[in-house]
Order: sequence, then structure tokens, then C-alpha cells
Amino acid sequence: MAVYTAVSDEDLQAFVASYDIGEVTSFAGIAEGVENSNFMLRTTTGSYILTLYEKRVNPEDLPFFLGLMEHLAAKGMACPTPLHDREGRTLRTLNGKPGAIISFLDGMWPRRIQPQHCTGVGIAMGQLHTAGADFTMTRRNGLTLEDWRPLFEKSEARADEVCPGLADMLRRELDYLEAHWPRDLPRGVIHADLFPDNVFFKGAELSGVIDFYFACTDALAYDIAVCLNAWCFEPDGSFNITKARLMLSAYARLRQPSEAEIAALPVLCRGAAIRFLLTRLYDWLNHPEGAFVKPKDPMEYAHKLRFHQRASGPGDYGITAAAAAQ
Ligand SMILES: Nc1ncnc2c1ncn2[C@@H]1O[C@H](COP(=O)(O)OP(=O)(O)O)[C@@H](O)[C@H]1O
Ligand SMILES: N[C@@H](CCOP(=O)(O)O)C(=O)O
Repeated sequence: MAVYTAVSDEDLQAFVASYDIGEVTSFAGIAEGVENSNFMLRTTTGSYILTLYEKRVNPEDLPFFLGLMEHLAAKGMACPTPLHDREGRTLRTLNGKPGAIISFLDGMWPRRIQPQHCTGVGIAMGQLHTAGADFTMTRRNGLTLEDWRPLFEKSEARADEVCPGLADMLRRELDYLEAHWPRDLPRGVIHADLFPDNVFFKGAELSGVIDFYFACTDALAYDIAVCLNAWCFEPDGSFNITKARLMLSAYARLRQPSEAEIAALPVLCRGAAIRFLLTRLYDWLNHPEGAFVKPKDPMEYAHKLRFHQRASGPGDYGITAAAAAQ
């Protein structure tokens, strides 16, 4: 349950009264999510999300996240936008925590991924990369190449408790990535966590993207690699080339990836896999007894990483520059 901070009725009413959104009619914590406390807020003017930012979010990053949502929404992207209070502020404080009210998006995230969802996420990612091109703020990716080894070292001594040989495999993979990571690919604003639970659909139609709290400035193709990992593997561990092609061709309708970006996809996929493997491994090993949030399985990403290690090129993903353009 991702409600770490309780909010009293009095505090809520005083907080909401500083916005032009009417009177509170209902208020409830949202069970989903991992990082922050989220509440469904209904007032006489509509539905909203109240988020209190918890300890894993650096308050200095909040103007970037909120500014980015506002920028993308103003450019027509279906994503939440932060509300301004009567003094024009989007970032406020409630119960001693930084907080914001953002607009509510209709739809559901897909529990079982169908090919048309991969088309949808390809379009959403293309919209984000093009609409984000003139966003002037920047934020360093806090979970990229230089961050992976220090993160691994926090779990290194206990990694083999999860799977024998895991520490050695990760050590060798980090050596490989440090030697082969591409450094001159086109950069811009990326979502960096565009997983199915952050993309809403109404039926087969994309209705919006949420959770911009890992967004940052990095290689655009790294976002594609995150999505290939998160959307294109089947529950039995096989890679679905059809889903990858649909995602890439939908993305290319908005932004055509260069040949260098396509060629880099296998190594970017390895990087994206190790990023989620390492954060999941840390959370798995440091999961507080009795915590409500269930840690995600790090080995899911070890299996994905193994697929990428064996890939001989983008063709193994069903992807070529020409196919992406179709
Ligand atoms: N703008 C929004 N509109 C509708 N539901 C939202 C919105 N933002 C968050 N939610 C709900 O809250 C849940 C958790 O949000 P998320 O941003 O993923 O949290 P966290 O950052 O803590 O992982 C989502 O799965 C969704 O149910
Ligand atoms: N997508 C990550 C976990 C991040 O959680 P979120 O609720 O903020 O999307 C993973 O699957 O490891």
C-alpha cells in the first residue's frame, strides 16, 4: 500500500481551500505505487490526485518533474498536469512533506499486454520525446552507467542469496557495459520508467502516461530499451518480435531513430535490464519485515539480461532502421 503519510480531514481541507477546485467530497489513499503517497481526491469540481513525495524523491528534483508534466500537457500530451494554487504555486507542503495536486487521468494500465498496447506505448514515447525537445530544464539520470556499480556494491555480498552466481554475472556485465556504453547518441527528456503500470488505456486506446518521477535527460534510445524490456517479453520469458516491431514503428511515426540508435539497442537493452535488476535486487534484500509494498522479482530482469547478452544485433529484436520506418 503506497500511503506512507496520513492526512487529517482538517489539514486536507485547509490545503484544498488554497486552490480554486471547490469543496472536498471524498478522499482515499491509493494502494498502487511504490515511491510516494498517492490519494484520490474528489471535489465539487472534479477528480484529482494528491501526491506527497516521500524520502526516495529528492525535493530538488520536484520542479523538474512538475515542470515537465506541465510542459508536456500544454503541448497536448495525455499526462497529468500540476494544479496551481491561488498564489501560482504547484509545489506545496502538507504534513511536513512536499506535495502537489495533479489532474486525474481516466483509464487502466494493461494487466495482460496485447500487441496494440505496444503500438500505444510507442506513440506515447514518440510524443514525449518530441514534445520534450524544447523543455528547457535538465536533470541528470541518477540511475545510469556511473551509478550502477556503486548500487551493485550495496548488494554484492548478498546477491548470491537470491541466485548462486548472480554477483559474478553482474560484475562481468558491469565490466562489459563500462567498456561498450554508447556516449554520443541523441539526448533529450526521457521517462525512464515507462512500464505498463505507468501507461493507461481505455480499451485498446492509449489514454495517458503517469509517474514522471524518474524522468531525466539522457539518450532517447535508452527509453526505447526500457520499453523493449518492460513490454516485449512474454510471461514465459520469450521475446516477442511482433510487439517490438509494432512499438518501434509506432514510435518512428513521431520520431525516426537513427541507424546509430538502432545499432545501439542491444547494449542499451543490457543497460536497461541491469538498471532494473539492480534496484529490484537492492529492494529485495532490504525489504522491511511486514512492509505493505511487495518487492518486485530481480530474477525477471536477470533472465531478460541473458536474452540481450546472447543477441547478435538489432535483428534479434526484429528491428532494423528500415523496419522502424514502416
Ligand atoms: N494522474 C493520475 N490519474 C489517475 N490515477 C493516478 C494518477 N497518478 C497516479 N495515479 C494512481 O496512483 C497509482 C500510483 O501512482 P504512481 O505515480 O505510479 O506512484 P509511485 O510513484 O509511488 O510509484 C497509479 O497506479 C494510479 O492508480
Ligand atoms: N518500474 C520499476 C519500479 C518502479 O516503480 P513505480 O511504481 O514507480 O513505477 C520496476 O518494475 O522495477
